[in-house]
Amino acid sequence: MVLKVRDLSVARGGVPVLTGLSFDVGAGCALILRGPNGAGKTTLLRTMAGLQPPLSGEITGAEDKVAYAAHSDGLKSMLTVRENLTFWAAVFGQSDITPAVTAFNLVELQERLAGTLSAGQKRRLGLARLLVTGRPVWILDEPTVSLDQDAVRLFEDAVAAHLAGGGSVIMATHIVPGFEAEVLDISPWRATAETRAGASDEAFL
Ligand SMILES: Nc1ncnc2c1ncn2[C@@H]1O[C@H](COP(=O)(O)OP(=O)(O)OP(=O)(O)O)[C@@H](O)[C@H]1O
Repeated sequence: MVLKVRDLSVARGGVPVLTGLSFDVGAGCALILRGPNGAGKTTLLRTMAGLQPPLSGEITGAEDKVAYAAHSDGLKSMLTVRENLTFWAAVFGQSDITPAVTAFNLVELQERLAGTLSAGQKRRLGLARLLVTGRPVWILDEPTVSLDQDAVRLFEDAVAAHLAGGGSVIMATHIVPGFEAEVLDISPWRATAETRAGASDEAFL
């Protein structure tokens, strides 16, 4: 399985952010996106996850294969940790949440309402959700934000296991990860237009 991005241009609020970007990510491979704040990493990841259409260009190999974890954890705050994972497992046609609970050290938090978790605990739950999707391509936006050192290690172990199983990971991060990864600095593909004047394509900011 190879994820291919060809001559891709992406926009936020109708304003081009990146233009003409091409790269591949193979099975068992991780790609780290780098670039300064506002360079377009989130926009690129959202486009690859199918949350917004590209301006132009092509993404192949992502169809029905992507699990996305972003800044907003998208957790159901009135469901427990166990119920959240069970819900997401069912959405993706899976049933066993135990590996996800164990991998992110959520055993003792299983019956807690997600809304009552700390920021780092919420992030662990959001990342555990990746494991119950059964999807091979993980697209991750700053996955280690709010995680303590132990939790970062749990995350790195989960990624290493995912890669060893033939999965792929594309992630934006400002840290140096503890697993092997290619690095792509997207700065050279930044669009020049800076005329956004308050434009946005978000329904809720
Ligand atoms: N909802 C939005 N509507 C309009 N413009 C946006 C929106 N979100 C981000 N932008 C703008 O789009 C550009 C790319 O933002 P993006 O979030 O993709 O960058 P990033 O590389 O992920 O940044 P960071 O490292 O700060 O997370 C920036 O100029 C940003 O201000």
